[in-house]
Amino acid sequence: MTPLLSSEHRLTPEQQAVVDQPWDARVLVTAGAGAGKTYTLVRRLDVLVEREELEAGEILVLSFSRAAVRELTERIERHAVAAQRIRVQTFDGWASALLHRAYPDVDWGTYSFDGRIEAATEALDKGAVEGGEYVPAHVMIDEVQDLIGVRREMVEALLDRFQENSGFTVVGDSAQSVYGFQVSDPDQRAEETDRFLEWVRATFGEDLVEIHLGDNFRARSDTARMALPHGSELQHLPRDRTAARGEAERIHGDLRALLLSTPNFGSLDDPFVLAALRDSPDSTAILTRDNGQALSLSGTLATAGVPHTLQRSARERSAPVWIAELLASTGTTALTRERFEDLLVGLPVPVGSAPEALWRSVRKVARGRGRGTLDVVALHRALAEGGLPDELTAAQPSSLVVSTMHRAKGLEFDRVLIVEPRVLKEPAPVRKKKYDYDPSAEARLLYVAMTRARDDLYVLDAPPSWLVRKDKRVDRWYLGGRSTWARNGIELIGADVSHEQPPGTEGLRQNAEELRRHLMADVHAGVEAELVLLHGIPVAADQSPPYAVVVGGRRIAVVSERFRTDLHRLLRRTSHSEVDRWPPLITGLRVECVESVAGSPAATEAAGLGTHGAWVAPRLCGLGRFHWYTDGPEVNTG
Ligand SMILES: Nc1ncnc2c1ncn2[C@@H]1O[C@H](COP(=O)(O)OP(=O)(O)OP(=O)(O)O)[C@@H](O)[C@H]1O
Repeated sequence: MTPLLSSEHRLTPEQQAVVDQPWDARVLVTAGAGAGKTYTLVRRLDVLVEREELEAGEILVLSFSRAAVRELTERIERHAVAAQRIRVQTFDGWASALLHRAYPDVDWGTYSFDGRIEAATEALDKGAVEGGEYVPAHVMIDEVQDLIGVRREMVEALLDRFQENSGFTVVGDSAQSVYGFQVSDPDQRAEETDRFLEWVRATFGEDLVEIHLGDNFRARSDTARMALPHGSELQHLPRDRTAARGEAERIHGDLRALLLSTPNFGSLDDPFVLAALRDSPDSTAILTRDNGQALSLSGTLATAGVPHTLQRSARERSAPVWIAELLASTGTTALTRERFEDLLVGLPVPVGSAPEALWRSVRKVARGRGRGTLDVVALHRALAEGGLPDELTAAQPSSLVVSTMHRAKGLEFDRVLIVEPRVLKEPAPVRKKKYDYDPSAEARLLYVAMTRARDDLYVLDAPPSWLVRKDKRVDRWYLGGRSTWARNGIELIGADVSHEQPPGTEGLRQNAEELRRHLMADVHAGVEAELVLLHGIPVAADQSPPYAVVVGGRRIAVVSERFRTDLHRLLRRTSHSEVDRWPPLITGLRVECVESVAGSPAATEAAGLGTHGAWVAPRLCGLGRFHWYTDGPEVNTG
């Protein structure tokens, strides 16, 4: 294999000191944004494998989000020589894999994300994974400032349990703690800030090597650098809660004023602005405060035909189509590497992916019994359980990304457009309400957003999103109206297309094989999609009637039970009332991708697809708009 060794930077003495620590050292690296933390980690991985002679399998790299996993994996591929075989995992992915190994008979799929993390912590504490491959020689963790709650406890259990035989390198910046979905209670959040860093310092005391990286390499312009001085202020907020809030409000105000002093990019209603985004060769991110704004802006871009991706939640994964196609193309239960590569030739693998890297990825979850073979049954199981390696399931990058600030952490772009942040205001005392926001969290979030750019930072006009609201009962965004009850649209999520049976079979009466070919050849990411009511009869008392997914005038799938249930809840005014009308048409959606789905062999057999139990299905995204009245041509029934 020819090692990739492109664009190596000369390390600073501090970066070099991190890289050069022996494998069993306990290293804590702190730094501001863009100080090269992730880059240093990748170089350290190289040294751990090459000079310290650790096997790739002895190194455990844990990262926070799938976006970060992808970024780290890509950087390893670009920069690391020896470390190419190292696997980067999310905390949730690692916990699930550990549980499947330790207790293979338990159905872990029925546990919540946090439930699995808690069970993994218990397994570690009980010594259920002592010995064998789950004892790493070195644990490496990026972005430890975000480790809180059950995940923090799991990592503490891990480092504590294996401290005799393992070293670690943990890296973080407390100015960038943004917990997103993890903690909604501001009090708990304040308690968690810096807790892991304090635990590491207290537990490892004098054995801990603490190194601070002080430079910034990301920002190549003054604008891109403007927020950096506030990093150390955020790292050293006063201990006293009230004082910390006051100080954070001030920092947020200062950051906001700095951002507003940058050029205004304008509004996405402006055709020139849209053209500037469409034609740009640079990587660009549009960062929003919440997903409602992201959905609105993504909808505007889609209507104007500007290609982009909507950054999905760290928890949403989707398996590439070539996995189902691979399963369909072989009748055997084990594949040799040679046979695998032969089959790959005819499969739609992502552009630029090396067969060797794909082989390594699938073998991580489906290593065959024979030497150098792939276990096809285990691959099917991994697909069914959502257990494919993160590098296979991360979304394909695109040059224009619309993302919440939370989901952008750890990423970098040439150009960053930030939706104008609101002014933080204390709640009126008459309402006797607690703060409905956490000033420290808001300030850190804005700091994270403003430090993502290499070159340019702009403000973007906020979209008119007062109609876009969140429904807590279904945990989705929706399009509201003037009255509290008005419901004019619904956010689509990854789980909204039925995976019960192959497309074509459920209520569509189409030839499944012919539809499969159509999905593979003609349905592309980004194309418009709509939902069409199939009939008016609800499937169950707590569900809407079924809808067909229509793309390009053709019905290509049906919605899932989850969608039908959520739509029912969204449209029901109270828990006792009935829904008497269903929108015949829902427009404004897009195909996010076509993905692989695993099901039963009986389902594929009944559909005439073979007995391999896997197929491809579209995945939708966007904020759907209800049409309550349709006349002939508006409803496209395919
Ligand atoms: N010694 C160096 N010389 C020049 N460029 C460097 C050096 N170290 C890192 N870089 C580059 O600086 C940029 C920022 O690095 P990196 O993303 O690793 O920072 P980070 O500290 O992880 O950032 P953040 O915490 O803000 O996400 C990258 O493009 C990286 O290639």
